[in-house]
Amino acid sequence: MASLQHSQAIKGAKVLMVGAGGIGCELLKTLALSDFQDIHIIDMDTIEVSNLNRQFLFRQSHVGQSKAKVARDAVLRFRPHISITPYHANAKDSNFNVDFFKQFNVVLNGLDNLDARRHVNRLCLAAEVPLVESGTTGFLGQVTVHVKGKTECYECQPKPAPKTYPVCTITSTPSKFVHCVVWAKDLLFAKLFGDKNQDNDLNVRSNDAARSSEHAGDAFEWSGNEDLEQYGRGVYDHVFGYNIELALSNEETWKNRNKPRPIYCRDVLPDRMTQQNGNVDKTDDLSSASAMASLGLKNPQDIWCLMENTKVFIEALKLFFTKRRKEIGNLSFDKDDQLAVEFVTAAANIRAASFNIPLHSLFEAKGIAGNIVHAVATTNAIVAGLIVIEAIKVLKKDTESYRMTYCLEHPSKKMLLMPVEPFEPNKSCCVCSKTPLSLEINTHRSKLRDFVEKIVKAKLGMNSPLIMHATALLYEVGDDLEENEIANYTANLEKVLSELPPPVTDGTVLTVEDLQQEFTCNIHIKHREEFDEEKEPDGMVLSGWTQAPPEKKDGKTSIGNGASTSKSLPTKPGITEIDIEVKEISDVSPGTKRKLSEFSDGSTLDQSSDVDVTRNNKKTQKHDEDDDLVMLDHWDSNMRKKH
Ligand SMILES: Nc1ncnc2c1ncn2[C@@H]1O[C@H](COP(=O)(O)OP(=O)(O)OP(=O)(O)O)[C@@H](O)[C@H]1O
Ligand SMILES: [Zn+2]
Repeated sequence: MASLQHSQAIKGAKVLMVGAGGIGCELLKTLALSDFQDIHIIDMDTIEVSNLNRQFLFRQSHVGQSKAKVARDAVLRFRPHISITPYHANAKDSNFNVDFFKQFNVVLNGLDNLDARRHVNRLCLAAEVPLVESGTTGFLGQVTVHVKGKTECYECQPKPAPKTYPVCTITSTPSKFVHCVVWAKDLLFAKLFGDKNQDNDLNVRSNDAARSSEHAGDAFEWSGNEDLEQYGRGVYDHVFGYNIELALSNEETWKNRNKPRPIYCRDVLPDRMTQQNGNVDKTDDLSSASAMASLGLKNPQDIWCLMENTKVFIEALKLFFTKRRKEIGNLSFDKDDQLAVEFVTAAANIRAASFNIPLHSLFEAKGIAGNIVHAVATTNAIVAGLIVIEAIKVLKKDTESYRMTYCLEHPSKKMLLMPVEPFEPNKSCCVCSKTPLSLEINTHRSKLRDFVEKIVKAKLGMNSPLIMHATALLYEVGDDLEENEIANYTANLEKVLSELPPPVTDGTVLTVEDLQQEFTCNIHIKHREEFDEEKEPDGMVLSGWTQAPPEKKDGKTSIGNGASTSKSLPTKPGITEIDIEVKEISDVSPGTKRKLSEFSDGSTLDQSSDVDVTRNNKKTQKHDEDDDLVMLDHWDSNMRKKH
C-alpha cells in the first residue's frame, strides 16, 4: 500500500511528458494507472501506418491524427476522471518557454532525438524542474534522473559523435555497402528530389572540375517535357557511367585500390521499359507509388540482380516525377517512405556493383539507411515503469534513492536491470556549470556560416542563436528583426571570421546565446592553420566540454559520485570502460546502493538518439565500417529506431 505521502505526491503533481511514441504511450498508461491526475503531453507527430503495430494505443482509424491527442483519448477511456492535456506541437516551439516549464513538478522525456533532448534539458535547468530522461534501443534501455545542482544534467556526459564517413569515401572510394547507401541517400536522392540550394558533394572530384560540373548541371535537371525514362537513363549514365570514368582518370586514387567499373544503362537494360510517352499512370494515388509493386517484385528480403536494380531505379525515378511531382525539391529521405527506400536501395546496389561490393536486399538497405533498431515493446514498458518510479522519488524529494537504471540485453550476474547512483553535476559541463569552451578554427578560412552551422547549431544544439563579440552583435535569429538587421547578419554569414566587423581572431572570446533555452556560453577562439580532413572533417575542433577523469595513483579510472567525467561511464552499449573495478553483484546486499562499476556488464546507452539510446541521435544502429558488425552509436539527430 502506498503511504499517504506517496499518494499525495502523485495526486498533487502536474507532469509534463515530451514524446508520445513507443515509450511515451507506455508511460502515459503507467502514469494514469499509478493515479497521476494532471498530465500534459507534447508530441509533434501524427500517427503513421508504421506506428500501428509498434504503439499499442494506436489503431488504423487513427492514422493522420495527432499522437498526443489519440494517446490522451485512449487513456481517458479507462481513467476518465484524470486531466490529460495534449499539445500537437514541437517541444522546441517558442511558446514552450521557461515559464511554461515552470508550472510542472517534473518533466518526463520519451523522445527520439538528441536535439529535442538537449533542448528540454536546458529548459528544465532554466526552469529548475527535475527531468527524468529515457531511451530504449531493442533490448537495451535506460532511465536517468536530472535535478539541477544535485545530479548531472543530460549533457554532462559527452555523447559519442555520430558515425560519419570521410567525404571522399562516400563520393569517390566506397569500400562497404553502407558507403553506397549514404551516397544514394544523402547525395543522389538529395540532389534529385531535395532542396536544390543545398550544398551537394555529388560530383566526383576531378582535376577537370569545369567539365565535371558542366556535365552535372545537364544530367540532373529534368526539362519538363523530356521523356522520363530517357531522363532516368541519363541520370543513371551520368552517375554510374560518366562519373566513374571521370574518377578513373584520376590515376593516383586507384594505385592501391580496386578500380570501379563504369556501368551504362544500355548495357544492363538495352530495351526501354515503357513505350515513348508510354504507360505511366498519372493518378495521384500515393499508396500505389511503389516501383517494386509496378515491377512485380514482392519480397523485400530478395537481393535484386543488377538488371532488377536498374529497373527499380528508373521506375522509382519515374514514379517520383509522375505521382509525387509536387514534393520534388522538398523531399528528404525518410525510412518510412517506400518509394524513397526503393530508389535508395537500387542506387546503392548499382554503385555497389560498380565498386565490386556485395549487393543487399531492400530490407537490409532500409535498415542501414534508416539506422533502424527493431524496438522491443517489453523494453519500452519496463523503461516506462522505471520512469514512473523515478518520477515518484523526485516528487517525494527522496534524493538519496534516485537511480539511473540500465536495462541490459543479457542478465549480468542474474540481473537485467542495473541501478546506479546518479553522478553529481560535471563541473566542466558548459550547459549546467557554464564552463567556457575553446574552439580551434582557421579564422582566415572559416566563414561565420560554418561556425553557426557546425558549432552553434550542430554541436551546441541552439535553435535561435545570438552571437556576440564583446558588445557587437555578429548574428541573431528572430521574428522581430528589422530588414537592415537581417541583411547585415546574412552578409556576416558569408564573411570569414577574421574579416567580420569586428574581426574574430586568435584570442577572441565569442558569447553565444539561445534566449529561449536560457543557455549562454563563452567560446575562446584559437586560430589553427591546418586540420586533418579525415579526423577533423568539420575543419574545427571544439573542446572543453568535459575533462578527462583524474587518474588514480594506481592508474585506475575513478568512478562514482563526483567522478562524472567523460570516462566515468561507458558511452556505448557493450563497451565497458570500467571492467577494471568489477565487483560480484552477489556481494551486494539488497538495498545497498550500487554504482555502475559494480557490474561486469556496464552496458550504457546514450540517450541522444531516439534510442539515442537512443538516441543523439535513437540509438542508432549503424553498421560499423570495419567489420560489418551492427554497432549502436547513439547519436545522430537523424537516427531512428523502429518499433
Ligand atoms: N521536438 C519534438 N517535439 C515533440 N515531439 C517530438 C520531438 N522530437 C520527437 N518527438 C516525438 O517523440 C516520439 C518518439 O517516439 P519514438 O521514438 O517511439 O518514435 P516513433 O515516431 O513512434 O517511431 P519511429 O521514429 O520509429 O517512426 C515521437 O512520437 C516523436 O514525434
Ligand atoms: Zn551538465
